[in-house]
Amino acid sequence: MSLSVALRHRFAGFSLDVSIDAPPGVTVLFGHSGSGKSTVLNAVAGLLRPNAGRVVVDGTVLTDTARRIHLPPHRRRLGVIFQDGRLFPHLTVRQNLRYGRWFSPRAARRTAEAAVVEMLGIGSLLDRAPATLSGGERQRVAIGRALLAEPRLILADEPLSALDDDRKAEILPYLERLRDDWRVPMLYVSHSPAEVARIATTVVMLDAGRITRMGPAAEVLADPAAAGPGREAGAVIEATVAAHHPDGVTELRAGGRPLFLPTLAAPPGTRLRLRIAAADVMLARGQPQGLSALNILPGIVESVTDRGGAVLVRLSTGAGPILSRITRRSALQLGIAPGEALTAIVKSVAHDAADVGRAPRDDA
Ligand SMILES: Nc1ncnc2c1ncn2[C@@H]1O[C@H](COP(=O)(O)OP(=O)(O)OP(=O)(O)O)[C@@H](O)[C@H]1O
Repeated sequence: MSLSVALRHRFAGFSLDVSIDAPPGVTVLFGHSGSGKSTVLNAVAGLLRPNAGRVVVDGTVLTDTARRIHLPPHRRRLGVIFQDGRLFPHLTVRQNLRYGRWFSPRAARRTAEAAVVEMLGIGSLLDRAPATLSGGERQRVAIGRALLAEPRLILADEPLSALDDDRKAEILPYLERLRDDWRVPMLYVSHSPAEVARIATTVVMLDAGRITRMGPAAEVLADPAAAGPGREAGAVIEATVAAHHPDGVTELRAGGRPLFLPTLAAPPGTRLRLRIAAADVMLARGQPQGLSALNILPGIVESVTDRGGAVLVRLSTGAGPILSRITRRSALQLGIAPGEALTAIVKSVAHDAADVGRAPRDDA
């Protein structure tokens, strides 16, 4: 396990008791406001000394209350990306990038600044002051600064929440590259299901200081019991780009089934992770005819779960599990029950660019 966090801590009116063992990749802490996400992050950062606990990153013990070990924050070799970038205003972009290095041991300095600058496309910004940068540019510099600190682990505290949707879509690929190409482990706080679907290797759901569900992203996101009552539930499936058609459609394959999307920039063979929002999936008996929707997946109903006035149906399909959110009335009219064969009609695979991402590497 690359990240192991066991913590017990009590504030007046709040107690935290969590134990997380996560494989390499991005571990997302997901939960409502006040569920304890920042408290976990602060304890891992060394900013909070827990009542009891142990934090181990890649075999290095950062905190172990039983052995009275508590490394100070600057000796933990963590990279930090905050919501608002938090660049030093009086330093240029270049100086901000180099700042992280001051805390990394000389022997660990393998990451070439030029490669980071190139990856993030910030070469033309190096002499600028942070105040002159856009929000997206600031976050790219913050990612570079974190990466150049040669961190054992990057802590990302809602790094996209201050950005609009277009900027989010711009930054997400860089976070994927940290995960897949640079292979830096990350502990990532979010309360956006779409972001979790895109970036998480492991999802840890927190509620009132306790873990309610933890596991590989695809499993947790397709679990109706873990989905909130809102309209944001959605499963993720993995697909491979098969072909680009001249009529502006990209064909994907997911578990042998074709899926069609508006043209994507990714070359054939690219493995993608797609989020399919439950609210975008209709259900039908038999093979529907004369539909404008291009994406039709036959499946078997696995479960039917009541969720805040609507029903979440989990369907097992060749492409993986899919969630469909329908009204209770439609569920009754269709007489949906586990074991039945139904067809999922995916109205739209990707509403916005943020719903299509790179698939994490298998060995991540
Ligand atoms: N230093 C503190 N002293 C007392 N209570 C605290 C302290 N820090 C956090 N808490 C309480 O602990 C609980 C968990 O807070 P935490 O900030 O970890 O939640 P969160 O999930 O990060 O929320 P958000 O999404 O709003 O940032 C809250 O009830 C908060 O008021």
